[in-house]
Amino acid sequence: MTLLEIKNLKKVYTARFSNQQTEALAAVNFSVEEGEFVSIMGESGSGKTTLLNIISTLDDATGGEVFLDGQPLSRIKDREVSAFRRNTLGFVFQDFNLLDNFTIKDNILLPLVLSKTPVAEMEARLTPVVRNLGIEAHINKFPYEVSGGQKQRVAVARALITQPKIILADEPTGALDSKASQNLMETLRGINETGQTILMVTHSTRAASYSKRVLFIRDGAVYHEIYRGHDSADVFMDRIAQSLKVLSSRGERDE
Ligand SMILES: Nc1ncnc2c1ncn2[C@@H]1O[C@H](COP(=O)(O)OP(=O)(O)OP(=O)(O)O)[C@@H](O)[C@H]1O
Repeated sequence: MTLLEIKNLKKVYTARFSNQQTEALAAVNFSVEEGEFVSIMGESGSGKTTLLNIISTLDDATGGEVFLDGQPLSRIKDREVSAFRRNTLGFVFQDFNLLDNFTIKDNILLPLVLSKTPVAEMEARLTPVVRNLGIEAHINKFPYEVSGGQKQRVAVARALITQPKIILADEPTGALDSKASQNLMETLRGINETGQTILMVTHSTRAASYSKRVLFIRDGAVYHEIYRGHDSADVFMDRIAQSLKVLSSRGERDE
């Protein structure tokens, strides 16, 4: 079943003072099926963050539409948008976005507190999530008392706790060393294997190789896509690197 559908999405930024226009998204079209793990790659300035911001309802499109579960996001009323974002989407950012003055437990539970979830329900949801992510022993610590890799697991726990329809991850391994990145990507793959849909923007070929499909964006449009299929991680990584080479050489596709 199609979970996310992006139709002819267009975004033009107009500079505040000069009125100069930048076309960040020309016409983006793709869809994500329930249970997929999709990566988006592309050169700097190709429109990846813009795309993620519009899917996240943090920014408005200039044209086109994003449908989540068949519902057009542009029709969500302003007063309902925060609750929609909190209850339906899970976010993982490069720089973790944890609150330093909150314990790890309180960081993870924050979306549920904002949704006024009963305490017993919060506790019931917390236990399996922190156990699966291997951060059970740290929940009473503060973010500055744990490693970068553990912080990102906390961020993943916070994203999962609302049981979102989709997890949107923007460069989740960007601030991690290679060992922590690998651990995180194995975790995300495990989460995806339980049925969780994930859409991730990344510059890392290795990180992208954990997903099942990679979309390549160029000049504000989807230029190419490849599926992992039955490839090993190494073979898929080679194919991703090859596609990126073609993308940056501005040459013709070889598949
Ligand atoms: N608020 C803004 N106002 C004007 N132009 C913008 C704004 N945000 C982004 N742009 C422009 O839109 C284009 C796409 O930017 P975007 O940040 O989406 O790219 P990206 O693929 O995420 O890049 P990176 O990989 O460097 O993060 C770029 O030309 C950028 O300069």
